[in-house]
Amino acid sequence: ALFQGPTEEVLKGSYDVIVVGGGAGGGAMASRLSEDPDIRVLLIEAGSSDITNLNSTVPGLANNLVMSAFDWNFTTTPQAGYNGRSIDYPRGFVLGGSTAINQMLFCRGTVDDYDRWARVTGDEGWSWKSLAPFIFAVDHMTPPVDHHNTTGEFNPVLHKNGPVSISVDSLILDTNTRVLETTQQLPDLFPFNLDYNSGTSVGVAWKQNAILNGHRVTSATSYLAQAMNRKNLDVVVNTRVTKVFPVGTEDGKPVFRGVEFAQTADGPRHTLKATQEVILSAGSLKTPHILMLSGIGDSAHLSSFGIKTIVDLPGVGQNLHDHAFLGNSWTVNSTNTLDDLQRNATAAAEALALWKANATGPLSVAAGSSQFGFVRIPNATAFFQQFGVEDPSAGPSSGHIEHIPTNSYVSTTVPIPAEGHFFAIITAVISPTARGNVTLRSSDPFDAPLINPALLGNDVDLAIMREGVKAARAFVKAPAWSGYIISEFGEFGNATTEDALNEYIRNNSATVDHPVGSVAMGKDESAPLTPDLKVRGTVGLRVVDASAFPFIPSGHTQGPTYILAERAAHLVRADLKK
Ligand SMILES: Cc1cc2nc3c(=O)[nH]c(=O)nc-3n(C[C@H](O)[C@H](O)[C@H](O)COP(=O)(O)OP(=O)(O)OC[C@H]3O[C@@H](n4cnc5c(N)ncnc54)[C@H](O)[C@@H]3O)c2cc1C
Repeated sequence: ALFQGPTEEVLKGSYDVIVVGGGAGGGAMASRLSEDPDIRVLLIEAGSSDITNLNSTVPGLANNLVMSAFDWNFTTTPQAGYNGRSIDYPRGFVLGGSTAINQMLFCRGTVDDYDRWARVTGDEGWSWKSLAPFIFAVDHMTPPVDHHNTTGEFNPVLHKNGPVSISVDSLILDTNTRVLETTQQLPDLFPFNLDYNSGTSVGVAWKQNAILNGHRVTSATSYLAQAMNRKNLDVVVNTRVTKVFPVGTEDGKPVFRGVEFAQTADGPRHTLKATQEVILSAGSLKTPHILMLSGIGDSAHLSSFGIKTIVDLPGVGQNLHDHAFLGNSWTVNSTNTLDDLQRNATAAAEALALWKANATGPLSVAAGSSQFGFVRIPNATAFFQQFGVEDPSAGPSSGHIEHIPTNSYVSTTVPIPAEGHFFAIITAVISPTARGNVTLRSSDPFDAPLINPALLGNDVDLAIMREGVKAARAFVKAPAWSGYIISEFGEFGNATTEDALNEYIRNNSATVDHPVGSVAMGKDESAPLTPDLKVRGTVGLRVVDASAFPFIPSGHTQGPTYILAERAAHLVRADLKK
């Protein structure tokens, strides 16, 4: 059942597993674990259960969710790679977590991404081949809302019967044809890829989005919706876990089956004990935060905040990394762009009316792009040797750079001009090498942690972004764009020397919102998690969310989080049977 707060019924309940956080990882875990009627599951979510609000339901209104009541409203520390700018760092604060505020793009990651996880964990179970049943358990393909013939837009064999409905876009963007022509005109750098979810993502492909009939799909509307009526699942919202605590010891290790939670900073603190496991799925920023507040982390750091160390685990909060994002805009010789949706109230109202009538039109798709692609830097080995590092991509099936061609102006730093029409290519560093961290700001669980994702935190990552911008410039040099593209807009147009390009990048980059890795699994004792996602040095405590990734996948991160949770549920269920 769903509870709006920690009622008597919840507090008197008996639960085998308590899952903390109802986002991608937690929603999938609670759903898969409760498939077994013998496992009683409690899911505790800090945000609300308002999963049908308009901004979260209409794909094209996603931007309204950032810095809203559905966002934790975090900001980063000043980013050296961004000339000292701090940036907004959105995270979903609602059932569904960040899947309820994200841009819905559905990527699985590649063969090389998962094979690298298998190598660093020493667990073959994380390889692409071994994960296949879990990879295929997540999504199923549905028709786009315009019901056009989708032959040639994805490979149907690769999509089975998972709970997350996905679809390719309705055909509303006239730039789609030019993007496809570019793949024929410049096939070496930008080959067409029928289905980037095949395990090889390099090339330009039609996007697959977590969208069903023009409505956003989240972990709450997919995984949790199918589980909500089960008698063995309780979900409590508006309730924040403040720490986990030991209830005893086993083999000399603390047994972390206790969970403390509260609704407000000065409201009552309640506790519950799971009979079997506590699973932290609070995401890459809050999971390490909860661990540190609970005395699990670097002892010197914890003691400087007066927190008693229970498990000295210096890796907690380290290894935070993310994909840097940059919108590069050109003026175009067309008025048929989505720019007016952003700046003209009448155009926005018409689009919303169309969506309300039958969930079609420009708001039925996410962010003005139906295709995207991954690019490898040519001669990568030699390129990275210049910086004294190995090729940081996971392997040949993964890119270094992501491109998202967009039929409108894109910038996170300069507002859209009142006049003019635009085309943009978002460039992203998909194989970052810099690593940051999440640390305590105070010992108050209602205070945000300090968040340093180290975006463009070294010369290698800056160089990858430079190559991304150069490749974007090469993209629009294809004959397909002649007569359409007019000129590079704003500071982009002045970035003609390497120095100017660096400054343009540092002044205007942001995040693709993919923080991962802050409580990573690994075979080395220094990794905070074991390969089966248990917090080292503890009993009864696991992490199942994007913080467990040892390396960021070379694509967007909700799919990999669902995949991780699918295998995690399998591991937990196997352990509970023992
Ligand atoms: C703006 C934005 C755009 C994005 N775009 C895409 C995209 O297009 N495609 C894609 O694949 N990925 C995208 N992502 C990333 C993707 O959504 C995340 O990688 C994914 O949701 C991570 O899952 P998670 O379970 O680790 O964390 P989350 O989904 O963030 O879930 C964590 C949950 O834990 C809850 N929680 C936190 N602390 C506590 C506490 N103390 N007590 C109780 N509950 C707590 C949170 O409220 C939240 O519900 C985007 C993310 C954002 C924010």
